[in-house]
Amino acid sequence: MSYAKEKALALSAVRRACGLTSSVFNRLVQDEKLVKGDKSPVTVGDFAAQALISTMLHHTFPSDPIVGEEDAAELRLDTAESTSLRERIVSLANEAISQPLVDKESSEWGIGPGKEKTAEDLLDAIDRGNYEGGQTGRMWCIDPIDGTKGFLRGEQYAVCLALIVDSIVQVGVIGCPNLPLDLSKPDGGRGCIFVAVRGEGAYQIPISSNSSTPSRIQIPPTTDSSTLTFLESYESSHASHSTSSTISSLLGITSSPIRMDSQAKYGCLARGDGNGAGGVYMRLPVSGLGPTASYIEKIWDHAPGSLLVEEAGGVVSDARGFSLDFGLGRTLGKGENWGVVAAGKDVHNKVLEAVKKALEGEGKVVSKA
Ligand SMILES: Nc1ncnc2c1ncn2[C@@H]1O[C@H](COP(=O)(O)O)[C@@H](O)[C@H]1OP(=O)(O)O
Ligand SMILES: [Mg+2]
Ligand SMILES: [Mg+2]
Ligand SMILES: [Mg+2]
Repeated sequence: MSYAKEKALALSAVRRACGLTSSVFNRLVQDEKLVKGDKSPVTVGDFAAQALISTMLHHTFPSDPIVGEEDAAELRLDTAESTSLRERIVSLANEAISQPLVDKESSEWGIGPGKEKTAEDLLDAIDRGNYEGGQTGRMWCIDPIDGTKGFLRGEQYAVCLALIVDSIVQVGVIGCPNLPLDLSKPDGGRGCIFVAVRGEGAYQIPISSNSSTPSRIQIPPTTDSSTLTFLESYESSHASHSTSSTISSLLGITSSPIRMDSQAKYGCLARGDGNGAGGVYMRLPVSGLGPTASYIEKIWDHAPGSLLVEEAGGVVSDARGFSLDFGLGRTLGKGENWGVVAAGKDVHNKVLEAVKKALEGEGKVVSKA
């Protein structure tokens, strides 16, 4: 089935949300307007971006449930702090909603001049992200700012949106406002949107140009795992850098890993970044594995990225080789998911063998049932 309308709407929502988060950064972080004890700008950006995306989704597909990272409980409190936070969020979301329509956008999506919403409408939009998820039916998945730490550092973060149907990701869009269009030219143009629809390939579009033709992206076909470059979290508290380093050595890799925040890493893998030979996405828990893992992965952190990589010729699995299951609820499961390993289809098995060896070396037994 075609998801043309879903794709167009998702692209517009993510592009508008990227404009919103960039403006939050410029006004609140770069200008150093933060005062001690102020609510972090990322909170303002998270809530406002989820309000915007959820408003557009609900207007266009009113019966689709939404799994969103944020909820508005904190914004509904009757305190001076909540009131001020709420007012900033309402103003930011309405600014983004009421921007004039550009090419390919439709007034039927509830956006454009004069379409501002009330505070109550916007809080309800945020709370519509409370769906519990599950195996059947359609659902949207929003991570309004993925990689909050990168956002605050002025480095990589991503606005992420996916449509899941019967546990399978069908549409994925990732907006990366700070990502160079070409990673080997860090001083060149910045700001990429990645988009994939199942069966239709993976594409990159410059964020700055709504009308430019999307470029098809693909993982370079290689079977030589020693030429790959690791793509892993910037934060050593989010994913084990030491296990990654062991795996990298086992594969004979000599290049340094690329460390960056957010699902921008999936975009880099999909477009073949890393010394021309492509990359490997590695995300293994800092401690424990499976049922004893230190962190349970959320579906909004992997849904669009996994589809993007698959559509670019890659395979995404956990450390055992199992596919990620997006039908277990809001998370990938406690015990069901053993980290994430993604690579081109010609090297993924070889990478998994090294993962298994490294984890066994750490006393963690990994076998595919
Ligand atoms: N302790 C943790 N372990 C793993 N991931 C985490 C942890 N805490 C937050 N995250 C999430 O990890 C993701 C960032 O990915 P990466 O580590 O690859 O940059 C984000 O979704 C972030 O949430 P958030 O969306 O709130 O930023
Ligand atoms: Mg996230
Ligand atoms: Mg987030
Ligand atoms: Mg968060």
